[in-house]
Amino acid sequence: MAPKAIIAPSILSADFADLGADCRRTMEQGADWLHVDIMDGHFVPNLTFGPPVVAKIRKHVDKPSAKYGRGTFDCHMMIAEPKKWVKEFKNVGCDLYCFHYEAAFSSAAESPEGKSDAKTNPKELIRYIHDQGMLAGIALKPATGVEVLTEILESSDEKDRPDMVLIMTVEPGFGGQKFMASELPKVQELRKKYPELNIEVDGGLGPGTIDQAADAGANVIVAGSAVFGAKDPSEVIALLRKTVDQKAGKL
Ligand SMILES: O=C(CO)[C@H](O)[C@H](O)COP(=O)(O)O
Ligand SMILES: [Fe+2]
Repeated sequence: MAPKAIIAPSILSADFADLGADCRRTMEQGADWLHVDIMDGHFVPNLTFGPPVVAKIRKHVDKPSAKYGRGTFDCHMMIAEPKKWVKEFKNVGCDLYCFHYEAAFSSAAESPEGKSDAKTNPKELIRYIHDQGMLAGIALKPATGVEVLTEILESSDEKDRPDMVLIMTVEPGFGGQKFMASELPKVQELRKKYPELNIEVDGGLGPGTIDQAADAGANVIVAGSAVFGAKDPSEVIALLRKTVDQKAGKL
């Protein structure tokens, strides 16, 4: 059976001039995690913010007291050199470091320990993230099929296995885009093969699209514009949670 619903508002749609207050408020409104979108202007054609901002907002949200607990900072790293930033993000309070498979395979990142292989191995990167004491997530853009993850997800050593897979339901880079239902078969396939896996969906999620995502088996729901733009964000968060838990037979 799928793990319980985790609702992670994306602070991409928060008021960046009042970020601390917006993060506090969304937690009070019932969020489980904060989804923190990091964009570098290379991997995606947009820029957000880096470690100093994460350090500041961390002070507004209590650290989770358990694995996957409330207050988890779910950092979605839309960056070309994911290995390079692991330690920095750990130091500012990131709990879950979710990198893109496509970046891990194309980057010639230089790690603090020295130059990595020209092509960083996603499995090694997962182990490295775990060694720093964070949960590891791996994200797929719409063009990437889930079959690339089979070896990683079935690795015999749990240090090499991700704690979460993120299936993008928009092209990464911007909030407020239209949900791509074409990505849901990936979620279905993963849920069928890995009943316990945390499967996150990100992009265009809200009251109008949650049924499809929950039916497919997603349990970690990112929603930016649908939560921060709502008249009553608590109501939207509660609806997203109820839909996921109901479809998974948990209510
Ligand atoms: O990663 C992202 C964009 O690349 C965001 O997390 C995502 O788009 C959330 O925004 P919305 O819910 O408004 O689509
Ligand atoms: Fe995101």
